[in-house]
Amino acid sequence: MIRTSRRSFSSNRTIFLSALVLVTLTASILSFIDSGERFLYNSISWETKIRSSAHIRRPNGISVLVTGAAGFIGTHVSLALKSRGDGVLGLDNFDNYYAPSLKKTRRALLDIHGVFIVDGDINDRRLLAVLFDTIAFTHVMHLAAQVGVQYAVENPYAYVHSNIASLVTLLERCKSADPQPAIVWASSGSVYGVNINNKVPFSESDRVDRPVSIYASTKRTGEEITLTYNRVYGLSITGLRFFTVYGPWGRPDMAYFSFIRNILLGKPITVYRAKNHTDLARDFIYIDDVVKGCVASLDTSGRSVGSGRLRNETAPYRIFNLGNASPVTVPTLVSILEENLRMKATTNVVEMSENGDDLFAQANISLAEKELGYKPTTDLETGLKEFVKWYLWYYGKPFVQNRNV
Ligand SMILES: O=C(O)[C@H]1O[C@H](OP(=O)(O)OP(=O)(O)OC[C@H]2O[C@@H](n3ccc(=O)[nH]c3=O)[C@H](O)[C@@H]2O)[C@H](O)[C@@H](O)[C@@H]1O
Repeated sequence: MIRTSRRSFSSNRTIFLSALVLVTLTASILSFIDSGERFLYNSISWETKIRSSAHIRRPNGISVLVTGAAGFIGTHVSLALKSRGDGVLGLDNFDNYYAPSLKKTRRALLDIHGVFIVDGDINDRRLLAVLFDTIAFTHVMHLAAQVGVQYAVENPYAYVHSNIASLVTLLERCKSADPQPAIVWASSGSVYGVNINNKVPFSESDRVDRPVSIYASTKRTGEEITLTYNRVYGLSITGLRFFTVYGPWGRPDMAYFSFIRNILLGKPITVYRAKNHTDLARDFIYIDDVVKGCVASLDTSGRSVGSGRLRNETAPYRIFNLGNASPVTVPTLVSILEENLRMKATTNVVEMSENGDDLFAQANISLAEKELGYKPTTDLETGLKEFVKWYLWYYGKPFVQNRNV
């Protein structure tokens, strides 16, 4: 009897343990399927990686969470911070708006320099909680966004998800973090929209209530949302209105990038023109100049001060234009590319439809000069030369026709 009951106890125990193992395994597999790399969260090796990446290696250094770190500007800013000894942790969802392979190569580049990118979405609140519980970030450089003015016509929902919902999720986490980080984030020069102020260049104090694209309106909304978090929760906020940023490791969806690809392939390019036959112009700004503006924004951000009734400080709320203050027309951009490639473009000039694109942009950068010491030094000829060199190195001219960019 005794033997039997022992045997039945031990077999019950075996069944219980097997069930437990099965449940645990199923949960792990489900969480793996649900969130890709995220099954590793909280593993010792994952935690070691994020701690090492965010580790500050210079006196008075800062520890920065860079969202969109596998993006164009995110990659360059992360490298700049890391090389001066700051702690940097990247976060990116590697979406497929443009070739994820380019983002993965940028990730490999950052990896070599000791910057780890967590593969995850900012809307994943559990993930943000783990990151902020593990690292006491002093700053957040929020560059993750759904970009592209034209794509907003096709898929406006992506802009609401990435530029509004994600922003709120991130600010909520920053609000309750201890310490509260200071936030520097990517707004856009496109918020100026229709030139209702009837003046150029565009200044931060100009009216910005006539956006002409969903992209621009989500960025403008971001400025309102961050202002609310600044006033109510004491977060230090700096919004950067980037103009048309270009350079090595750039974005394949942008005009200069798609133009070079088509010129090399012998395919025609489309050059938009306004209805009154004037050329469109942009305030093209080279990536190295923009990076200096980003880093200076972090260095001068001041502190977040919290929302307690007793607080006697107010947190800074700043907005800066980061452009070049010297607009160039799209046909001039094309001729600089032609000179660099020693090839002629086949150009289709198309009258622009009412598709929500701005006709002209020029940044007034005097505020950034004064407050950030921002001083762009690269003109479009010099910057495009660097870009063309990089492009030919990365894609290789002879093989370009076979590469999916
Ligand atoms: O200001 C900004 O915030 C935005 O700057 C750029 O937008 P955009 O200046 O329109 O840059 P491109 O898409 O590279 O276009 C540059 C110019 O070339 C023109 N273009 C574009 C594409 C094309 O095939 N042909 C053409 O003439 C556009 O109308 C525009 O005048 C980026 O693409 C946006 O993501 C960014 O945030």
